[in-house]
Amino acid sequence: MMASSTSSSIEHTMLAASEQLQVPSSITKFKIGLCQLSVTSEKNQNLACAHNSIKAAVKCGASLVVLPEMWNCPYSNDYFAKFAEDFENEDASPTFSMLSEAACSHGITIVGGSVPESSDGQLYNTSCVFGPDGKLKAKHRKIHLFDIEIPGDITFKESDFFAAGDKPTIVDTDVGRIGIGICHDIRFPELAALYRAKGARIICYPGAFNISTGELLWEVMQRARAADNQLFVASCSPSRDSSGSYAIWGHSTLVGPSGEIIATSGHEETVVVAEIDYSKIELQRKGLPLDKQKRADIYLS
Ligand SMILES: O=C(O)CCC(=O)C(=O)O
Repeated sequence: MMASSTSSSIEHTMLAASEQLQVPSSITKFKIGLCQLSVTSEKNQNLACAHNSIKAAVKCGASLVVLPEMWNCPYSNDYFAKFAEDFENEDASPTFSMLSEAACSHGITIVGGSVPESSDGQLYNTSCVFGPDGKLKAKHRKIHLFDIEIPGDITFKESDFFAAGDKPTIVDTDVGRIGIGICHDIRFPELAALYRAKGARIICYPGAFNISTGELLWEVMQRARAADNQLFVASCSPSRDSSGSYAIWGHSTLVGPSGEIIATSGHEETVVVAEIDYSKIELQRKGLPLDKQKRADIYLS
């Protein structure tokens, strides 16, 4: 299984050079807002809180806003099915309507974190991306579900509730080409390499790492994905709720193309706003041309 997914991502990576030349890069600098939201068991309250937080990010100048993984619903099996919405039926989806309306009224791009989606009798952990006209631009279903069993530490089986997505998601937006991954998707460097090969300048990872693996790895993996691929990585998490069954790490972060942390947070509810300057990508890639230095002949054949 692993071998075949690795070899297909290598094929994609080999396409890189020609595809990157076609990437439009009209915008060079803008602000991103990461809304680290407090999530409750009241969906309407979560929607209102997200909307307020988007407004706060816009007030600070953000033209791209990212929400957390599972922001309209507690991260618990008791809620996923009850809170799930069918995005094909937009009018019956309050989450879809709020995000679309917020994107349109503020004229921004929104990477709408993730929420439970119901479709054809299955549940997915899904992120929707909206453009400044309020239209849905892309939908990413979490590809790598978080199944973990470390005795005495953490046991969680996301595949008991959700079906996995089967496609990478790269979307052209007003603020450039974005690759989307959800939380555990960040552990798979092949996905990030594929996004770079296809010309992404930012990878957005809505996530809800737990305190157990989060403290050890959340920052490390964001910095690694950014440095390996010489692009921006933006993550957004819910804030920690000490009374909830799943203790969330938080720490929504923006990392730049040399692996540097540009902005980050603690675990409390907050909005992180920071500048993305795409010229840093060109500078880094020119000074350290990893794509040219890569010895594909040795390890990719
Ligand atoms: O990969 C990890 O350690 C955490 C992933 C996770 O929390 C998730 O995918 O929801």
